[in-house]
Amino acid sequence: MLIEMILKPFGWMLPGGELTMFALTTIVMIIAGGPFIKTATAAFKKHHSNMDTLVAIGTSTAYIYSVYAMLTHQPVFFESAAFVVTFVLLGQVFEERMRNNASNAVEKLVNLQAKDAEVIRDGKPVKVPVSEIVLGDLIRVRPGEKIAVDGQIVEGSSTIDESMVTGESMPTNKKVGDSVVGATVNGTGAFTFKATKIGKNTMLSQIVALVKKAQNSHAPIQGLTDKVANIFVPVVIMVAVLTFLIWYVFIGASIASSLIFAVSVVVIACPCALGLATPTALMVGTGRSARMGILIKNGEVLEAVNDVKTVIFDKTGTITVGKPQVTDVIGDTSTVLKIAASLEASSEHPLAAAIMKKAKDDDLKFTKATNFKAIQGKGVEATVAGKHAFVGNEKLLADVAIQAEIRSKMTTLQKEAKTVVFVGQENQVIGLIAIQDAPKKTSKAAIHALKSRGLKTVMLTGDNEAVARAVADQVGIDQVVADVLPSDKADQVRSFQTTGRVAFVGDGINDAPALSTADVGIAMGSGTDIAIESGGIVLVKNDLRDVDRALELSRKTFNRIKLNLFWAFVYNVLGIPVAAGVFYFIGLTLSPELAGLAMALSSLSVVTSSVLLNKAKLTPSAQIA
Ligand SMILES: Nc1ncnc2c1ncn2[C@@H]1O[C@H](COP(=O)(O)OP(=O)(O)OP(=O)(O)O)[C@@H](O)[C@H]1O
Ligand SMILES: [Cu+]
Repeated sequence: MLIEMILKPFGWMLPGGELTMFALTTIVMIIAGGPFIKTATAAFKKHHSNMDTLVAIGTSTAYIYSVYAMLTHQPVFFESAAFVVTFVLLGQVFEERMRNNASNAVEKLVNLQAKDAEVIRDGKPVKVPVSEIVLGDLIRVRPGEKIAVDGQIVEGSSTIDESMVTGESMPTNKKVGDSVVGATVNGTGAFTFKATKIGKNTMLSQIVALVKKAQNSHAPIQGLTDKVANIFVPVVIMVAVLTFLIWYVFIGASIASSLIFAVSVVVIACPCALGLATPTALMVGTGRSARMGILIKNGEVLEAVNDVKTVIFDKTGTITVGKPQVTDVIGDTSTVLKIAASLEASSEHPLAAAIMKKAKDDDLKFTKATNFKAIQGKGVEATVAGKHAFVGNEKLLADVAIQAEIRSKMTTLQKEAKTVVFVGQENQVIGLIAIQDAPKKTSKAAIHALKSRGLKTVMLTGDNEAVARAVADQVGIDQVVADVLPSDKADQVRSFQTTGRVAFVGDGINDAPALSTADVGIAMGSGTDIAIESGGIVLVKNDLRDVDRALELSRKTFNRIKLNLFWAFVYNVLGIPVAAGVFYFIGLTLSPELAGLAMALSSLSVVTSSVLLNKAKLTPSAQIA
C-alpha cells in the first residue's frame, strides 16, 4: 500500500509481470548503469566518493533488493532502478550537448584560420597551405581574402575587417608598415605582407590557447564545492541508512517501502548540479568575453574583479594613443632637434620616437651620439660632437640652472597637456621640446562608465604633474599620481591596495610589475608580450571602454556562479527530507524515479542558467564622446 503510494506516478506493472521487468531492468543496469558502477568502484578504491557513488548505490540497492523480493515473492520495484539510471543518463546527454555548444567559442576561433596563402617563392606567387608558411615569407593578399598569419604590410594598402579577432566592428585602414593579424579579412584593396608570426605564435593561436586555459581553470569558489561534495556523500549515505532504520524499525513499514525511502534519499542528494555550477558558468562567461575581444585568463581573476574599488591607469599608450608628436620647439629649432635626435636615436622611449620622427620630417642631418646612457624615468645623456649632452625632465638636471624665461614657457606648455623635455649641452639648457600624446577617443567615455559604477579612477605616470593633471582633466580621471619612477609603480599600486582591491590597466611598457602586483591586471593587447603575460585580463582591442565591459562580464559570470551554487544547494537540501518521507503524513513523497528526474532537471537548469549568460544584457558603456 505504502509502496504504491510512493511510486504512484510510475506505479504500473508491465504485462508478463516480474520476470519481464527483471529482464528489462537487468539490461538497463548492465548497459546504462554499468559505467556509473564502474567509476563509483574506482572512486571508492581511492577512498573518494562522488556523484556516481550515489547513483550506483541507489540503483543497485533498488535492483538487488528487487531480485531478492522477486525470488521470495514480495513486492518488487525494478522500475526505480531503471528509471533513475535512464534519467541520470539522459540528463548527462543533454548537459553534454549544452556544454559542447558553450565551449564552441574556442572551436569557432580555431575555424577562423585561413587554409592557404599565396606566398612569393623565387619571385613567383605559389599557393601553399598555412602550415608551410615560414617567417619572413612575403604573402600576397587579394581583395576579400583571409589573411593567413600575422605580419607587416610591405606593399599596398587596404581596409581590413578585424572583428573576428578583436570584436571591433569598424574595418581599419592599413598601409605600408602597419601590422596585420592572421584570420582577419581583407577588404577591397590588395597588398603584400611579410610574415612575422606563424604557428602557435600568431595572435589567433594565442587567443585560442588563453581561452582554452581559462575555460578549464578553477575558480577559488569551486574549492568550497569540492569540499562540500566530499563530506556530502558519506553524510548522505548515513542519512539514507538512518531513513531506512527509522521507517523499518521504528515506524514499522515493510522492508520494501523503507528501502524506497532510503534509495530516494541517495538519489535526490546527488550533488551533480553543485559540481556543474562553476565550470559551466566559467566556460560561457569567458567564451562570451573572448568574442568581444576580452580575454579573461582564469576563474581567480573573475572572482577578484568582484570587489575592485580602484582602477589605476597608466597614461602613455593606455589613456593616450601612445603615438606622441612634437608640437613645439623652443630655442634654435634645428640645433635643439639635431642634438636631441642624436641622443634619442639610441632610445626606445615613445618620446624618443616622437623626436626622431620630427627630425626626419624636417630632414635634419645628425650623427648618432656615443657613450649613450638612459636614465629610467628621467631621460638620456650621451656625448655629441665631443660635448656632454642630455634630453630629459627636470629630475635629470640636478645641477643645471633653468633660465626663468624657459621655465615660464615650460609651465605654459605643460598646462596644454604637453610633455616638455629639456635639451642641453654641458651645463646649459639650450632649448625645450614639447610633445603631445592625445587621449584616445574612447578614454573619456570609458572613465565615465567606471566612475558611474562607483569606482575610483587614478592615473599613474612618470610624466610631470602639470601634464598629467591636464590629461586627467581631459578624460575626467579623479586622482593623479605623477612623477612616479617605473620602479615605483608597483609600490604605488600596493599603497592603493590598503583601501580595497585594485585593478591596474597598462600596456606593459615599464609597468609590467604593476600589472602583476594589482589584484586584477588588465593588459592592453597592443602592448608588449610581457604585459599580456602579466595581466589577468587582456584587451585585444585598444579600446579603453573594454575595461568596463571586462569588469561587468566578470561580475555577471561570478554572480551567475553564486546563483547556480545557491540553487543547486537548495535543491539538494530541501529534497532530502521530502525523499526521506518526512512529509509522508501530509501526502508529500518522492519516489526514486522522481528523485532521478529532479536531479537530472536540476543539473540541466544549472547548465541552462550558465548558457543564458550569453544573453545577459550588458549596460552600454556610457556613450559620451
Ligand atoms: N628617452 C627619453 N627622452 C626624453 N625624456 C625622457 C626619456 N625617457 C624618460 N624621459 C623623461 O622621463 C619622464 C618619465 O618617463 P617614464 O618612461 O617613466 O614615463 P612615461 O612613459 O612618460 O609615462 P607613463 O608612466 O604614463 O608611461 C618622461 O615624461 C620624460 O620627461
Ligand atoms: Cu547527480
